[in-house]
Amino acid sequence: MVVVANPPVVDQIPLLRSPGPRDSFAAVPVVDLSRPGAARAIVDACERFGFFKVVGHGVSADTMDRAESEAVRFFSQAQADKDRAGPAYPPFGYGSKRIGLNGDMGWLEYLLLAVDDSASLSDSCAAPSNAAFRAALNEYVAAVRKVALRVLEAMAEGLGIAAADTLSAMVTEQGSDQVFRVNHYPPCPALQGLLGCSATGFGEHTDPQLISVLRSNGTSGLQIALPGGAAAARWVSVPSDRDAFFVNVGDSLQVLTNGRFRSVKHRVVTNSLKSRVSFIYFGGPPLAQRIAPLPELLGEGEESLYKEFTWGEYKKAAYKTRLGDNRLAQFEKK
Ligand SMILES: C=C1C[C@]23C[C@@]1(O)CC[C@H]2[C@@]12CC[C@H](O)[C@@](C)(C(=O)O1)[C@H]2[C@@H]3C(=O)O
Ligand SMILES: O=C(O)CCC(=O)C(=O)O
Ligand SMILES: [Fe+2]
Repeated sequence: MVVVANPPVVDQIPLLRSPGPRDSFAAVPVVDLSRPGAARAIVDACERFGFFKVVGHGVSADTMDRAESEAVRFFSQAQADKDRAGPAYPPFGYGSKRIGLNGDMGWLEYLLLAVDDSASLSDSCAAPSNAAFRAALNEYVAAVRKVALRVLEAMAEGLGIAAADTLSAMVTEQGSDQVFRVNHYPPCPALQGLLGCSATGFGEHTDPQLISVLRSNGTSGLQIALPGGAAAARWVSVPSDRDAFFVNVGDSLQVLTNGRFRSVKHRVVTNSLKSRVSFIYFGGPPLAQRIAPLPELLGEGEESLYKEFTWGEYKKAAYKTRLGDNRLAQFEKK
């Protein structure tokens, strides 16, 4: 990572080298969920990158557009009005620039929201209070969650697991820990005149859950780290596509597959020109769920690479870490 010296206005937000055309990840795996062969293609992408794009998902453009325009309306309110929907911690609501509780900063504002067992925004969180926004988000969350479940079922099929719902059941069971996030990355005016510099929108990290399903408004900025083996990881920019979803493998799925799927390191880079709005659904299991390699996936004599833990234990540990920390390291068997 190239970090340039801090300028005055964005002084707590790390600057990064602006991505150029040669950094574009043109070969992002694309999976058409409506076609035979999706299961195999998903497994292949998860093994190689922990990341892929989903088309043929069946979610209507209306559902996505309504949620997006309501989100744009929410974030265009006066700061005092948005602050009334916060703070983001504890436990959920609106936040700005501060990510997590351990000092991470990014050039963004966001809503962090809990999703309940019936796939609606949890009543325990009053934000957002606007009825039209809440209804649009509820419609979107129900739709994106179905996509996540279909993807998890296809993963199980592609992995040759007998029970098709082995993975999807973990996020549909009572008490599953589902989170929804709306991120807004405004243009960063302080970057004007700083040639070749971008600001960190959301610093590099892996997602702790099983699966994350992302959709953005078509403004680029998402980057993933390509596995580099012994060499340093190479950051590549994911060409945006407002009609598609992007799926990240999370740390928990890496463990359930004993490292066969890799949880993808990713980040968001912002510029001085265009706002990015993104929606991310994070599918996590109930707190008591044991996270350990699925027996069907262990070869003869193969042992788990990880110590035993529950999702609750992992989440508690994860929330004590900085964004860029290797959260799984403390659970790896030496
Ligand atoms: C710095 C942090 C933010 C985060 C909690 C953490 O301590 C480490 C994991 C971070 C992350 C990344 C994926 C999701 O955006 C998120 C909601 C999650 O579950 O883990 C965030 C957490 C957050 O923003 O609170
Ligand atoms: O906003 C984005 O596009 C991605 C953000 C992200 O990775 C996250 O919220 O975990
Ligand atoms: Fe993420």
